Amino acid sequence: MINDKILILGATGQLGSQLRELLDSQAMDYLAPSSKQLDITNADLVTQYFQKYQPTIIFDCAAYTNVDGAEDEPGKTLDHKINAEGTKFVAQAAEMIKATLFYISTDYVFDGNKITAYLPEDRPHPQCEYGRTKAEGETSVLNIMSKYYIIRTSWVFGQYGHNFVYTMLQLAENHSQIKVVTDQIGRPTWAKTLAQFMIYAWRQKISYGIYQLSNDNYCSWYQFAQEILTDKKVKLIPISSADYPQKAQRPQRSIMNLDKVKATGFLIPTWQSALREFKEEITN
Ligand SMILES: NC(=O)C1=CN([C@@H]2O[C@H](COP(=O)(O)OP(=O)(O)OC[C@H]3O[C@@H](n4cnc5c(N)ncnc54)[C@H](O)[C@@H]3O)[C@@H](O)[C@H]2O)C=CC1
Repeated sequence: MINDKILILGATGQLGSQLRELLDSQAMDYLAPSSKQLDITNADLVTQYFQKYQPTIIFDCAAYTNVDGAEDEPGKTLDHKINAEGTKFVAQAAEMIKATLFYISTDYVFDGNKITAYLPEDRPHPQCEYGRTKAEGETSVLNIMSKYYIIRTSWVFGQYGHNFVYTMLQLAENHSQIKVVTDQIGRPTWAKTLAQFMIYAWRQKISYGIYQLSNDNYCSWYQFAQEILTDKKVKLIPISSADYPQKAQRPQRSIMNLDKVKATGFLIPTWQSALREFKEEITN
């Protein structure tokens, strides 16, 4: 492990930045090329880079994450190139050098119709283009890689980049009321909890396979907003998804079962305590 050579893809994104922060705090070295330096949609470039630098651990946080933008030209757009083809190129090049790959996936690979929580082995049945391209990425990793972790996550918030928590806090600055959807249920995830689990999985050498990691407990977007704005004067108005049309269909109920991660010994904080800690971090 001490001899591992770490490569982070998508290192400037919300999760990639959090991962860098954690590795920096542990004085760990890593490679972190920008998307300009290493565009994962260029198969030759990916192969050459991997051959040259020979990373042994690849944290792949690179993705096209504009869920509604992905709907514009299904199957042809940038999201397909990055999430489906790009992931395949990364997996092929990683397998050639016998590296271990961490691929981050999403609850949007599920349709959201299951009453009980989704298990890691449940069959993906995505309803939107973003979910379809991420599911294709999963399939490539499963088919190509021998040493891999697919980690599905959901509703990510963190210090770096755009997310629901920042949007709510910003809206509360100059609005007296905010409408928020009540009929979509899921699990928020602090990017720091996810980055900590990725490092834990690598260090503890847990078994390869598919994992699901979000913060514990679940809520609607409305309940999430209530907790985010608990100390603000703004009035929250509950609305249904039908009152807030979006291009991409989101799962109504995308609760993922976390037992497999818990069985590794990793302690998962509730989303409420993660949110509290996150708010303390950004206000200090
Ligand atoms: N943000 C969320 O709520 C959720 C995110 N995820 C997944 O978690 C992972 C991390 O997401 P975030 O950090 O939030 O995304 P982000 O959008 O903040 O970052 C994406 C990163 O990918 C890089 N990238 C984009 N195109 C690239 C290309 N062609 N070549 C190389 N790099 C490229 C970007 O430069 C950026 O650094 C992604 O796989 C995403 O699908 C899963 C569920 C929810």
